Parts: sequence; C-alpha cells; structure tokens
Amino acid sequence: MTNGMGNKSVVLQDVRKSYGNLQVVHGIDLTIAEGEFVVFVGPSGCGKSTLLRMIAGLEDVTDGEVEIKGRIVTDLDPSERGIAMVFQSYALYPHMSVRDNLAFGLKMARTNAAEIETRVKAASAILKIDHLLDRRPGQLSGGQRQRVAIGRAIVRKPDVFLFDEPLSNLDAELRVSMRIEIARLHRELGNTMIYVTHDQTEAMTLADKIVVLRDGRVEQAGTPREIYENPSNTFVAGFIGSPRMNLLNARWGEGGLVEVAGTRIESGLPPVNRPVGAAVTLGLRPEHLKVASGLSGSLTARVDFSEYLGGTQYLYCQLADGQSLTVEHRSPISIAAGEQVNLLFESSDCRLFDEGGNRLR
Ligand SMILES: Nc1ncnc2c1ncn2[C@@H]1O[C@H](COP(=O)(O)OP(=O)(O)OP(=O)(O)O)[C@@H](O)[C@H]1O
Repeated sequence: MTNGMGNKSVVLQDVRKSYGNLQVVHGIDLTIAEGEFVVFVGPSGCGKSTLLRMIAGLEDVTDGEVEIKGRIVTDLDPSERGIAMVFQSYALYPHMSVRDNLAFGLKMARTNAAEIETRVKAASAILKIDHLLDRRPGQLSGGQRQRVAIGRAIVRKPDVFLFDEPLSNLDAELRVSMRIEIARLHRELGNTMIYVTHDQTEAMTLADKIVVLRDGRVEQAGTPREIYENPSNTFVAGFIGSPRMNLLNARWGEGGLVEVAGTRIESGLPPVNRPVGAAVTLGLRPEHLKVASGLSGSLTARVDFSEYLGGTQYLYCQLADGQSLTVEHRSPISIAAGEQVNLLFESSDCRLFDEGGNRLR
C-alpha cells in the first residue's frame, strides 16, 4: 500500500553539512514521495548517516532546507518533525519492560492512558511481540530487541520512519528475516521510510528508490533496476552488484568497435562521438559472460581461481593483457583453475564509460 504516492513527503534543498572547515555533505537535492521507501547507500564515510540525522533533526543543517509534509522543519526539534527513528543500537531503556519502552514516548507527550494501551497493543500485534511485553530488553534476543525499537517508532504514528542501519547488529540469517519484516511493515503501514545501509542487498530488496552517495554527493538516484541496469558512472556500476561489474580498460575503435585486451568487440553502441583511440571503460556484469563451448567466444581468458557455490560457479579470470575478469558460470559442467575459456556476451549487455567514468550512451 502506498498511500497518496505522488505527494511530496520529504524535500531536501541544497542541504550541506560542515564540521568546522570540513564539508562532508555537499549540496544535496532530493524529493521523496509520500509512501516511498528510499534507501541511502554508499561506502563508509560517504555521509549517509549525517544526511539521515539532518532529516531527523539530530544534526544541524549547515546550509539548505529540509521540508517534511510541506513544512520547513530545518530549525525544528526532532519531536516536532513528525518523524520516528530506529537506530542500529536499538537504544532501549534497559530497566523498563518492553511495554514501558513502547509507551515511554507517548507518556512523555502526555497521551492518555487508553490511547497508549491501544497503540501499544496494535504495534505489538503487528510486530508479533505481544508475548514479550513484560520482559526487559536484557531478556530478549537481538531480533526481538530490534522489533521493540521498531514498535517504539510505530506507536508514535510518524509521517516518516527513519532507519539507521537497523539490521547491522544481527546475524546473517536474522538480517534476511528482519529485512522481509521491514518490507512487510512498509506494505502494511504505507508510510514514507528512509533507510540507511551499506548493505547493497538491503538497498536492492527494500527500496523503491536507491540513492547512491559518495563523498557527500549523490552519484545516482533511481529504482533498483535503473541503478543496476543503467549505472550512470563507474562508481555506481562497481558499487551495486555482487560480484561487482567487470570494468575493463579499453579503447574506442572504428565503427562502434571497442578494443579490449587486443580483441575487437562489438559494443552495441552507435558510433558515439569519441575519437578513435580514446580510452573508455567497458562494463560487463559477471552473469552476462557465458563460457562458449567451441572457439566462438569473443574474449579469451585464463581461469586463475574458481569458487563453487552450488547453483553457480565464480570464475576469476585473467585476460591476455593481465586485466582481471569475473564470470558467473551457471552450468553443471565445472571449470577448473588453469583452463582457458572463450567468453560470449550480448552487445546489449555492454556498458561503456568515458575517461571520467561517466556513462556513454
Ligand atoms: N562530529 C564530526 N566531526 C567531524 N567529522 C565528522 C563528524 N561526524 C561525521 N564526520 C565525518 O563526516 C563524514 C560522513 O560521516 P557519516 O557518519 O555520515 O558517514 P556514513 O556514510 O554514515 O558512514 P558509515 O557507513 O561508516 O556509518 C565522514 O567523513 C565522517 O568522518
């Protein structure tokens, strides 16, 4: 359910953040629609938590405006913004029962007792923690604690939920199930949700829109499919996708051909406006490379390492000029290290980037 999708929920206008002379967020513009699930993703230190905390009001905005539901909230306290935040560390009160943890914020806001009871009941039913209400946080598992932390956000009926790496403290299996829980919660509640993670699987699976950040700037914003299939630069191409996209040094040749490792290949691109001989980067995802049975492949590589994962095998290869290349090989016939392989791919799966790393179309 995406209530009123289309209306603006959160708008950032040229938002900047500096610590002293050091600017860490450089003029971010972003519009988030009502009901949208937006994920901020990027490497450590790219500014995703700082951006989220500026939306929450936990961090001052050095320059620019934050708007939530049509109101400029840049100088308002967190409690006045209509947001609720869920932290990685859960931030529960250890000496209080789960029930009191859930009710605490509402009590502070002088909500009447009957209303508190109704909301606590509803939230604990949604999160399936009804049976834990009399326990203390110390008597809960990590996953249960994170449910309580999410419940505490739900009872406040915020316009916008903010999540700061909420699953990072959980083990791999629990992360997967909590990720699905959060997706379900979004479907049931229909609220705008903004979620920070460095885990690209979380970003791909949860987001309506992914915002890829680097060094305090937006590298690309788009649906998971747009980001994956049409990365606008080599940074995004290499960041989203596992194993990562192969990014090969190549040269632009005559008539739409690209020369890589001494081989001329069809790039599938119209003869873009590049001088012949210009350096380009050829992007090819590991799953788009197929091992050819005969000698018909367009690239030849030697397998240095192979990893068997059951349904698939990763082949870590080397091209004639020493560049490395990963192939995702799905076949009952395994390939061993040391073998020579001929690789086939569709020219429509080639992505090409200029010297500056920007996508050529
Ligand atoms: N109080 C502070 N004083 C100075 N610099 C800071 C402060 N807080 C954060 N920074 C810097 O701002 C940048 C952005 O930090 P932020 O925590 O937002 O990154 P992040 O993308 O969330 O990283 P991570 O994934 O590691 O949490 C970093 O370079 C960080 O060193």
